[in-house]
Amino acid sequence: MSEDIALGRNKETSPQGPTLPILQKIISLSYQIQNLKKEHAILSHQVKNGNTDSFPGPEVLETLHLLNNAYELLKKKYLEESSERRRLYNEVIELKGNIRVFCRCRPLNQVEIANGSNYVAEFDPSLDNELHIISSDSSKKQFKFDHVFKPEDNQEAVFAQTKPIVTSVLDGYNVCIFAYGQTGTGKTFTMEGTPESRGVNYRTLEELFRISQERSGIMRYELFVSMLEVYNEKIRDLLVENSNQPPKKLEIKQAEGTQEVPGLVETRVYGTEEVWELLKSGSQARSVGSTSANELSSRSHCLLRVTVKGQSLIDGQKTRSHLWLVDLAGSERVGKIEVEGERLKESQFINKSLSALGDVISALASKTGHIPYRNSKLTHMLQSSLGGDCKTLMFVQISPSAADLGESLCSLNFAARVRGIESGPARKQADFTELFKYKQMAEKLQHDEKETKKLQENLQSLQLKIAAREHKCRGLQEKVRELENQLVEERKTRLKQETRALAASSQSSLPSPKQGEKTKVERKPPLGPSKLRLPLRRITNFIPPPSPLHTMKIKTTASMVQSSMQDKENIARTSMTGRETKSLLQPRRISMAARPTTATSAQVRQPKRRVSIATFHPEPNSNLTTPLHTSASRLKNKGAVGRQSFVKDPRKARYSRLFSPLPEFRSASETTPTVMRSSSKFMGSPPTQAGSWKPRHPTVVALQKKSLVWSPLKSRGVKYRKSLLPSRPSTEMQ
Ligand SMILES: Nc1ncnc2c1ncn2[C@@H]1O[C@H](COP(=O)(O)OP(=O)(O)OP(=O)(O)O)[C@@H](O)[C@H]1O
Repeated sequence: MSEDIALGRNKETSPQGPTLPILQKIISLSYQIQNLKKEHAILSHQVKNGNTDSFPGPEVLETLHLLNNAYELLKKKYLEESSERRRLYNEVIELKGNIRVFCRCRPLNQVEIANGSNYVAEFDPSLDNELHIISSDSSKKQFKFDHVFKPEDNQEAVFAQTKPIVTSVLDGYNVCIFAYGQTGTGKTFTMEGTPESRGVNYRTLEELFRISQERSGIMRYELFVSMLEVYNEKIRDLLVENSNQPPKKLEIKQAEGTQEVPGLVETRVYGTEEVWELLKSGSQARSVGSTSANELSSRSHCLLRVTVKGQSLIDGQKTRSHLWLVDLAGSERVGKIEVEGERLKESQFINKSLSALGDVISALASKTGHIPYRNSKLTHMLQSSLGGDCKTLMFVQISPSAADLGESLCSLNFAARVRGIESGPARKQADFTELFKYKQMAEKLQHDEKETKKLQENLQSLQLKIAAREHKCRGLQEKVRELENQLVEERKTRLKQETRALAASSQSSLPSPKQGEKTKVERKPPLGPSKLRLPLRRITNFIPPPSPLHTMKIKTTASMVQSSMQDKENIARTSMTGRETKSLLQPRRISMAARPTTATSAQVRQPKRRVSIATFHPEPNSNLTTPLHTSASRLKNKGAVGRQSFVKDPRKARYSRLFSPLPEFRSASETTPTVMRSSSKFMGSPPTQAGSWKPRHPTVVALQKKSLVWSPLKSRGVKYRKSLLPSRPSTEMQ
């Protein structure tokens, strides 16, 4: 029953021809749902009345319960169907194209009929989407559009084809409909119409009210209307109540993803009658003038904006979309309509903005990156509703008269270009105030994420740097330790060799040389070639326990080295206090150059000798074992006081002394605690393997090749010092 009614009604509303089967199904379903709702309302009413008459029995209650369940089920199904309908509906529009072009040819007017003008437009009754234009040479040019309206087609027929697009605004899509064409071809007639045959503007609002009423169960809509004109590149509000006041200067501003005109009157409309009054007052305020082509020619572009705010009552989703209904000024060429003065100026502005519209359409057609929307107020205003993700409908208006052939061809060619634009699918417009809020939140989140990422990257790079430095540090520490070990071992070896050489020389020098014999200065035997030197060994930073062997060796070594130092040692000893003596008992490392000279100058002068003695100074609160550190720590230590009595510079932890290995001095120095301690340091060293060791470390090899030996204890000053002293006067002391 309801389906038949639905189809019957559909036929009524679609007299233009066959409707798509899918649309028919959608419409039929909508009517079915409507009928069911009505039935439900009647039943509910009956039940309510029954309630007031008498208390309902259990059967009535049961029926009520069942009815309620059925209602809920129906409501659910309706919502599903409604959403499916919207989806299918939009799909149909998209399949037809988001930019659509309708051509409308007006009938010959009285003047043209009187003049006996010929028809240049030909229509095929079986085809509603093409027309032929007969040129002056009788050749025909074919034009195809989405729909072609013949002169006899009325306003209803036009709106029936327009309706599917305009109603998209209720689904949240931006829509723009504009009428383009030569002056006097019926642009205003199509858009505004007359009280007898109303145009697209009024019919659109009427339809919007009808649908919003129909959807009132699931959607709540609010409709607002603004009306403005662009006259000589100035925006003028057509809905300002007191037109005696000087017009406000209106400018286009980019706000929340769309173009807004702050200060523009936006009137909320509730019904069709109100709308009609509004449209009438707006069009009366419009700038019109008389031209040779049209007595009441529109000298401006008239833009009617319908803003639709929608909110779903089911899920609360909000939409805010615009529908622009634009009646453009005439596109005629200036020369043709014989204008001058103010009219000429108007025409120039009109042509300029229409040319800008053409550029925008060309750019959209050629899909260039930059679309010159801002070249005119008209295109700037329509930016968010032209091309891209919007639905656009263009009416190209033509005159059938042979006198307007040139202008008609111009308009048709322009329209054909517009039709060539392939735009992407239309996008639903959310309410931008909500969207803007979310956008800001998303931007903040993005910014925070970026900052966090940056910080993480910084942290990572710092960690990498630290790791690299630690690695480098470890390598350097290793190198330093290795070099120290090598140096210590080398010194040990040299000390042994020198001790041996001193012992040998002292034995050989026992028979004293004859008086007056020329003193021979024996040169210190050179160290063996670097390859034959003893291997360097690791140094330990602990004092080895005293052993009988140590004591014996200490005594031997000390007795030898101390004998030549007697004179200086005496001075040192006398200056030592009890505290200093205590500090001297602490392990020390010293270097000494020994000259085996006798007390008298008559004796044979022994070659100058140098002895390096490493001493150990325990650091109470440190685990570090490098000599550098030990040395540095020693500086801080109070024990440094004892050292001051030995050397001029208390910071130096290495001493070079000249001494005589002669036996007469040995006994006196044998018990010098410093020497004993110092020597004991070496007594714990493992046996060396002379001759079998070859240094591998490049630094050691390089140092061995030179006559210089690097001392780590001097490394603080980064200076190298010769370890082998040249022959100098015996009093020299470092
Ligand atoms: N399809 C039509 N059927 C009947 N009359 C029409 C039709 N189209 C236009 N007319 C009439 O032609 C005349 C000029 O139309 P209209 O003013 O709408 O042209 P226009 O293109 O808006 O001109 P302008 O650009 O100068 O404003 C009007 O009197 C209008 O009633």
